[in-house]
Parts: sequence; C-alpha cells; structure tokens
Amino acid sequence: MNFHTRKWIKPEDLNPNGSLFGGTLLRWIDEEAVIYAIVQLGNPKVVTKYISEINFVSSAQQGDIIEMGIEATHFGRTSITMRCEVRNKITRKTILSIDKLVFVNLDENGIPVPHHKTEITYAYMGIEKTGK
Ligand SMILES: CCCCCCCCCCCCCCCC(=O)SCCNC(=O)CCNC(=O)[C@H](O)C(C)(C)COP(=O)(O)OP(=O)(O)OC[C@H]1O[C@@H](n2cnc3c(N)ncnc32)[C@H](O)[C@@H]1OP(=O)(O)O
Repeated sequence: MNFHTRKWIKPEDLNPNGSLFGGTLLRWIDEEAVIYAIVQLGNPKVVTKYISEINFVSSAQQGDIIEMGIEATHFGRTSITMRCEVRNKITRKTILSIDKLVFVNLDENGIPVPHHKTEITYAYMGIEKTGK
C-alpha cells in the first residue's frame, strides 16, 4: 500500500475533545479514494457506493502528521473496491482502517458502466507515467 497524502493536524481539524474530528478524517479519505478510483478507472465520473465498518484505532492530536494509504483489492464490472489505512507518519501507529470502500464507474447520464479494468495501473486516460 502506498501512502501518498500527508496531512498536518491543525486547530480547525479538531473535535471538542481536542483530537482529530472523525468526520474531517472521513472527508479526507473519501477525497483520497475518489482520486485513486478516477486514476485507476480513467474516468472522472465515479461515485462512492459503499463504505464498510470504520475502525478508529487511535486518535491524532494537533501538530501530528498523518498519512493516508489506499489500495485496490478488487476490480468488478462497474465497480472498484479498495482498502484504506491512515497512520501517524512519525510513529507509524494506525489511526484508522477501512476494509472496503466501493466506488462505481458512471457514464455521462449517471448510469453504472463497465470500466474494463482488471488490475492496478499507473496511467490516467491513456497518459502513461514516465517517471520524469
Ligand atoms: C487526477 C484526475 C483528476 C480529475 C478531477 C476530476 C474530479 C471530479 C470528480 C469529482 C467526483 C467526486 C465524487 C466524490 C465522491 C462522492 O461524494 S459521490 C456522492 C455520494 N455517492 C452517491 O451519491 C452515489 C449514490 N448512489 C447511486 O447513484 C447509485 O447507487 C449508483 C452508484 C449509480 C449505483 O446504482 P445501483 O443501482 O446500485 O447499480 P448496480 O448496477 O446495481 O451496481 C453497480 C456496482 O455497485 C456494486 N454495488 C451495489 N451495491 C453495493 C453494495 N451495497 N456494496 C458493495 N457494492 C455494491 C455492484 O456490485 C456493482 O458493481 P459491479 O459488480 O458492476 O462491479
């Protein structure tokens, strides 16, 4: 699993107890996961369909640096399933884990459409990653 996105926990991200607000973290994960799905499926029109149990394993505090990891676990006909882990960048302690996030590939009318992808790729709409 690659941990691409890092966040620095700021005062506006906190709940009244002074730790990272769960809803804020879920918003970041949804955005991270939809970008992953868009890149994998080569289509900007995808939606969140299903999110399994969310395990808030430990909390994050103001000033912590966290990182979010997403990995595709299954390519369906019109859907892609991923798992997610968020951890403290410095201590590597797990903050949250989600076993299953399902996104659906849609056509211009919002109808599920086959994506014809079967494995993880590093191209977006035919543009191969060059490493430059
Ligand atoms: C670098 C590039 C930058 C580009 C930059 C552009 C960015 C610009 C885009 C921004 C995009 C933002 C997106 C943000 C993410 C949202 O916030 S999305 C908003 C929240 N989500 C929604 O509103 C979705 C609402 N739901 C729906 O509209 C309908 O349920 C859907 C998604 C059209 C699916 O309809 P449906 O009748 O369930 O369809 P159906 O054919 O039965 O199932 C479709 C697939 O879902 C699966 N499925 C259905 N139900 C379930 C379930 N309960 N559990 C698991 N899987 C299920 C099915 O198995 C099927 O998968 P496949 O077997 O085909 O693989």
